[in-house]
Amino acid sequence: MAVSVKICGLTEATGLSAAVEAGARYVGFVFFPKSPRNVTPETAAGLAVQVPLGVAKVGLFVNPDDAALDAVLSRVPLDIIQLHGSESPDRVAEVKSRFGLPVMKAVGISEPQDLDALWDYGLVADMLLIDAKPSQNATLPGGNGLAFDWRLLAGRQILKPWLLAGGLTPANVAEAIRLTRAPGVDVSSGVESAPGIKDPARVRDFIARATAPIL
Ligand SMILES: O=C(O)c1ccccc1N[C@@H]1O[C@H](COP(=O)(O)O)[C@@H](O)[C@H]1O
Repeated sequence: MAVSVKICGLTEATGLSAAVEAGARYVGFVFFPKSPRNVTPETAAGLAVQVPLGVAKVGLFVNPDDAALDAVLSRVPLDIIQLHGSESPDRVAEVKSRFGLPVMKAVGISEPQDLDALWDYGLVADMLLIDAKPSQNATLPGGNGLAFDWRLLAGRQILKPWLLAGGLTPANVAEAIRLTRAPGVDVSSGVESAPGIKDPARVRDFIARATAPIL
């Protein structure tokens, strides 16, 4: 099956249309004020109306409370909630039940024991996003252009549909897919010309390489 691609951290129409036209299956909007990719609900709502049916609109949140989720979901017709903080499995289940949307939980990996969390979150989340664990002094829990050792995932059974993330670029995405057999990939900084601004040519190149047949 073709690899699904998520282009995350879209802030403006040019990047969004490049992602959609090149075949992205998911587009991501970041609701996290510390991120250079943060968008207001109003901006996201304006972009969301440009997303065709068949492309899922993902809202990325970091440890949101219910009020923060309400504030966005009352304005933006999201299809999936991405939780990218230290939300517990119980909180993932609570968000899913309270808001009635599928939840994609990000799990950070840097060493073999981090893989245990994939089981715990796999029991409650609809999808998993397997990302690099940020360094201790990182200001963002993701979107840092940091990769992990993809060989940790080789041959691993994952309970739920999942995307590989962390430090992916047009140059390395095919190798990452080859090593991990990821059914989908997610990228943010690796297709930007500046933080928060997607480079349409890099977006197209990334999607073409991610979806090319594996040799
Ligand atoms: O992109 C961000 O600014 C961001 C902020 C806070 C949490 C997660 C964030 N991005 C997610 O991280 C992955 C990996 O990013 P990158 O490709 O290494 O730059 C990205 O796909 C987003 O889902």
